[in-house]
Amino acid sequence: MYTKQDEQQLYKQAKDLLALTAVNDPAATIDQLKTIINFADWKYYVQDEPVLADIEYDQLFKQLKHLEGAFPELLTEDSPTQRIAQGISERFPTVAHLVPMLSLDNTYNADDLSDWDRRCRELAGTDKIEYCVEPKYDGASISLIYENGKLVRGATRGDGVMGEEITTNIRQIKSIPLAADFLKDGVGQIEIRGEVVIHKETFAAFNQQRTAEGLAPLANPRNAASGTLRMLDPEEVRKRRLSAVLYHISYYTQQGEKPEALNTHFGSLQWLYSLGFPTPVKEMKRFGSIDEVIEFCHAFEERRDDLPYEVDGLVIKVNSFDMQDKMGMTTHHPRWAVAFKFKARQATSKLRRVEFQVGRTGSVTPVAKIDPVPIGGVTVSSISLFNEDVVREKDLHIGDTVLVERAGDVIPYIVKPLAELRDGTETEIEFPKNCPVCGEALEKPQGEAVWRCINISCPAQVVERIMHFASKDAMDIRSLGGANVLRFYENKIVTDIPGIYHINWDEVKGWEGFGAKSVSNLKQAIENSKQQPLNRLIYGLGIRHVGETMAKTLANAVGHIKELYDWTEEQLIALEDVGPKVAASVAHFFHAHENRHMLDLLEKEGVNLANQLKGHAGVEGELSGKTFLFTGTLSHFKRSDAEVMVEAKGGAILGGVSSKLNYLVVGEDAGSKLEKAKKLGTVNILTEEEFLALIQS
Ligand SMILES: NC(=O)c1ccc[n+]([C@@H]2O[C@H](COP(=O)([O-])OP(=O)(O)OC[C@H]3O[C@@H](n4cnc5c(N)ncnc54)[C@H](O)[C@@H]3O)[C@@H](O)[C@H]2O)c1
Ligand SMILES: [Zn+2]
Repeated sequence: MYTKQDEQQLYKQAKDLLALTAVNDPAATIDQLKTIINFADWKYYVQDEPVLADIEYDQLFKQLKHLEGAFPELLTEDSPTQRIAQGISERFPTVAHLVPMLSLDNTYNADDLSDWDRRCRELAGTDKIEYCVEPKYDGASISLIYENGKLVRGATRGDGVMGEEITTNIRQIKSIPLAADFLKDGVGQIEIRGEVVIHKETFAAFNQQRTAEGLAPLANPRNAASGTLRMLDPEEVRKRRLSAVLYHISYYTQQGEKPEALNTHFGSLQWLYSLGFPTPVKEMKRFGSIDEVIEFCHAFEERRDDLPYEVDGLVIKVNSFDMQDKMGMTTHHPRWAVAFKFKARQATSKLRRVEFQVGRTGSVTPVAKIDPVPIGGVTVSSISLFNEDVVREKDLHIGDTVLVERAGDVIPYIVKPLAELRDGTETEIEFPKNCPVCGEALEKPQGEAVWRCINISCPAQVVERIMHFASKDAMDIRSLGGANVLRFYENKIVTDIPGIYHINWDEVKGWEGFGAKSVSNLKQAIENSKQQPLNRLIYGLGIRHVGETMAKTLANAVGHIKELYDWTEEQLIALEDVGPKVAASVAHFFHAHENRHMLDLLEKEGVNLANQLKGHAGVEGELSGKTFLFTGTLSHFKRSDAEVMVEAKGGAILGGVSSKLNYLVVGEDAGSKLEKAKKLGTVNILTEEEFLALIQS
């Protein structure tokens, strides 16, 4: 579509236009604006890779609208102001929407809203307008068609007239009913509009995983939702756990009497809700005047972070459908609705320097230090740049003015440098060839994006590893936090993990903050940690790719940690959720001589290395001798809690399906484990309810 040179050229033109103060040749400027907006739309909607900040895009769009208004003879039908978007890739078949999907007109403040209200009253020919206000969900829009009560088609917005047919992917979204009883109200065919969103938590977890794999995180939940909807593998779509909110009926056929609810926007969303659809019935509010709407908008903006998903504003709609019809639409947006946009969570600041942090696995992460800037209620001064590829791709320089975004609770992110503001004093970001802490030459394994210090005794890594071992979710040694670990390390009191268990307390005596009381608390916390369950110890060892859940899986698979010395990668892969990457990393860890030596030392110090809930050491109870395994998504309880319940009654958890397994408890979307258990024919398969009945009997 565009060559690399084209892209650079267009990007430069966009910058020039943004800086433009006077228009000498309107026809030429309009042409340029059209070309650039088409390009930005393509990057944004098709590639999911915005090249401009939203504020910049909006500014260019306004500029074009303004020029076309001043020179109506230059307005052409193919202008981006005359249609909605450019959003069709070649990945999916193209389908026509029953009714075009329009965009929304935007307002940014109370004055804009009052103006809009005045126009509404003129168009409607009355002063009595009821408004309905609901969140403006920041995701990707979709259109669904149901026929005779069944979901028959799902599509993206595309260019508004034509969308991409993505029914299979839509079916992976749990909150969208595959069938609904429209026929009871005589509705045969219906087209419903809505937004697919990704919850902030899911988004954060997803990005965490990406960065752990050395990939750059996605910029915001909106890009993530839109990108996910258009993935070719529905299984991957399912895993990303998208949600949907539906907020508009665009078309329906009706036999018999129309339900009363279908006379207003508010009523129609309640009607959809009663049929099983996720509509914003809880958030939606009705008001009789624009002043009340404005007050609500301001109050809502204050609370925007309390919602589990991103909203970038509110949408105000005229409630009566008759009135909506009377008011009509432009080619771009309906006249009976308007968006009230919240303040952007973007800011600009100066990139002062880049620091390189060495993590516990030796990964060297560049961290941008910027002039402190407030964004959405917090002051941002430090931003991870993830890896060298990210820095090079973004073409960041020291001294650059950078555009920073912080979407909701999500970690701050550098969107891009504002290259047009460079004055020539900017300098390249130099990546160190050697570890900034121990001086060892850094290495970058093939296929990886991250440079690593592979010196196993690199002080930075040792300190990070000790901190991780003592941390709350690992061995939970209170008051052995970062500052104390560093102090102990620098004074050679604790130089490795086992060292925690033979601190020379005489040397610590008299240190500031180490009074008798503190020392006795710390001693007790260290002593207590020796009895932590095996999964915490495994997590605390800081094995690459082994998070808390994986540590539980590993702990449950063995009676003693040293059993893992003999496990092959194939055996590990047979465990739930263990993939080749994790298996290789775990096998590698337990084969390494120095790690085995460390475990010997810990054992000598009296640290628990056994799975006490397993085998002969287990508790006696009604479930003694019985084995359990959980699979699929559980909705009634957390897997870890259920496992504890089983173990408390003397039962044991197995790592995989085998002839030794007595009970398989299945949640939603159980996969290969369930298949295997069915094939074996010896396993009792329980639903969550059946399991609860069994355990509570
Ligand atoms: N950075 C870039 O290069 C670039 C490029 C193109 C567009 N953009 C951004 O996208 C904006 C335009 O995008 P848009 O056309 O999707 O418009 P929009 O985001 O301004 O608003 C319209 C959309 O809001 C959504 N929406 C969410 N909740 C809704 C509700 N309750 N009722 C109705 N609609 C609801 C719908 O999907 C609708 O299509 C621009 O203003 C710009 O900020 C940026
Ligand atoms: Zn090092």
